[in-house]
Amino acid sequence: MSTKFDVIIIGGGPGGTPAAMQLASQGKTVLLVEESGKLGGACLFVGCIPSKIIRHWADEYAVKLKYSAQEALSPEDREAAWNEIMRKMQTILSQRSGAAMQMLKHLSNLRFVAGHAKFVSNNELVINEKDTGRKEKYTFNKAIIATGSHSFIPPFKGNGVQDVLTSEVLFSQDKLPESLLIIGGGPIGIELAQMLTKLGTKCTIIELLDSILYGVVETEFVSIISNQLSSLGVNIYTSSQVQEINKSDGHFDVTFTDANGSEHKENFEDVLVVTGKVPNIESLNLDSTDIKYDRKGIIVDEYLETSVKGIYATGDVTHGPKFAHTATYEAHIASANISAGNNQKVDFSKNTWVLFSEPEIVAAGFTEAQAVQEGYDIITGVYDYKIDAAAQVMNSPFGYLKYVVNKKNSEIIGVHICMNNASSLAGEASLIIANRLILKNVAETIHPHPTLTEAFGILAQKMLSKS
Ligand SMILES: Cc1cc2nc3c(=O)[nH]c(=O)nc-3n(C[C@H](O)[C@H](O)[C@H](O)COP(=O)(O)OP(=O)(O)OC[C@H]3O[C@@H](n4cnc5c(N)ncnc54)[C@H](O)[C@@H]3O)c2cc1C
Ligand SMILES: NC(=O)c1ccc[n+]([C@@H]2O[C@H](COP(=O)([O-])OP(=O)(O)OC[C@H]3O[C@@H](n4cnc5c(N)ncnc54)[C@H](O)[C@@H]3O)[C@@H](O)[C@H]2O)c1
Repeated sequence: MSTKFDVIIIGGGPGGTPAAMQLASQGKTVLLVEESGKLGGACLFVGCIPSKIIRHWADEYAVKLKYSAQEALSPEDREAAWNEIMRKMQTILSQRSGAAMQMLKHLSNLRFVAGHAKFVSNNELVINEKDTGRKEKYTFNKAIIATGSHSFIPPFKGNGVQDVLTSEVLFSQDKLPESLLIIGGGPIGIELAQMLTKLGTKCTIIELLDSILYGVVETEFVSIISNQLSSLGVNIYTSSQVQEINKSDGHFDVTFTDANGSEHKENFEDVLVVTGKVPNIESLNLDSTDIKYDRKGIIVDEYLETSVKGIYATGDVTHGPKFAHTATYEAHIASANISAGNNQKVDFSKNTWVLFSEPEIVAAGFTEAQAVQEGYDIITGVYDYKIDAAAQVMNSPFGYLKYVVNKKNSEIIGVHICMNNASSLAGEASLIIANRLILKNVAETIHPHPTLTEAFGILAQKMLSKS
């Protein structure tokens, strides 16, 4: 069997698999190597999908078991709910991963190897095969590194640090703890705090900065999420710092200082550390190549090419945004550049994402703060869903749509939504940003009545008439 390929792709997640399929269907000989032996990456097994499955069922159980902040689930109900969710999750994960593997099999010039890849030079790597332990050297003309990232655990003091949970292991726990300290108030911490609280775990969040979700969503939406968390009974400590994590009698004793500098000692059944991610580069042996990297990841140019011509990097392993959909967007750009020469550039200012909180938040393009920081002269406008026909019909008249607009040419450079089911509106937000629409374009678009999308046109009209 040949060990020479047009393209070798390392990593079978959203940043690797779509590239392998695209390049193979264009006739390139492709080797896709994935150390777990399964397709899907962190997104499928320990990220997007498991968290959203739990979220969905946590909402169902909250309704079914009439859970409220005052009335906790019994330990038996909690265990039964968790076991059932885990079973449903395993079915979905294996179906999705299996379906992706089936799709690969239809591409005759694509070979999949389950194993760990490690560079030995700028055009060779060695794969340590998962099942046989066999080591084989492969050569390539081009390569894509899509090895993702893993949880970063800050250097806390104490004998309990080695036993803390991370997102890599949370979704394979046998049971949910009664109490959980979540260190880190970023997207992972906030999404998990809401869903696990609904399943009866008493959650506390400690965030180093003076706000949860700092800098990632509109500041006025943060207080909506904070209030919602508090109403569920989640304690949030911002501007707070964990000093020590110790373990005794099966519990974690955690010492931390709050925003006033007061010291707290509290105990929790478990501690989850979600303080950010670091790139998976240590075991790639990049020093055998001329690929430049730093602690934030592999350095790539706007074509996603590394410092070695012909080697590209996509997804969480780079400095770019860490989302499954951006990893896939990058996979397509890197593939196109490999096929046709560097002619496609990444543009992360077009990114859209959804925070699956309650209420949900959609963030497309620049936040108001980012736009100012980028030097834009902006105007902003807000639509209040209180007066919205569809929202009233659905008995959910709460939420906001906000535009950040470049004053110079009325281009909408940011679309932000905070409301239940905001994710269903993310598509229009993405199209506005990706196509660089101006207020007039959106104002002149006929939005059907009564739908939540009408707000897009109404807000554009309102801002146009003001200006
Ligand atoms: C709890 C949680 C929730 C999230 N929710 C969302 C969400 O709702 N929406 C969203 O867009 N994003 C979400 N994310 C982020 C998303 O999971 C990542 O951005 C995405 O998985 C990155 O894709 P990737 O292909 O770059 O890396 P990964 O998905 O991590 O895939 C990398 C793959 O490379 C393999 N690998 C690593 N090193 C080697 C090697 N040397 N040899 C062979 N194989 C190797 C790994 O086994 C892995 O399968 C979430 C993340 C977490 C942790
Ligand atoms: N819905 C989604 O699309 C979604 C959901 C979850 C995660 N993600 C992606 O996964 C990535 C990782 O998420 P994350 O939440 O782990 O990382 P993050 O870097 O976005 O947030 C980490 C948080 O931890 C805080 N922190 C850092 N050190 C700390 C310390 N010592 N004590 C207390 N707090 C500390 C940071 O200030 C920050 O608020 C995100 O960048 C996001 O792109 C996306």
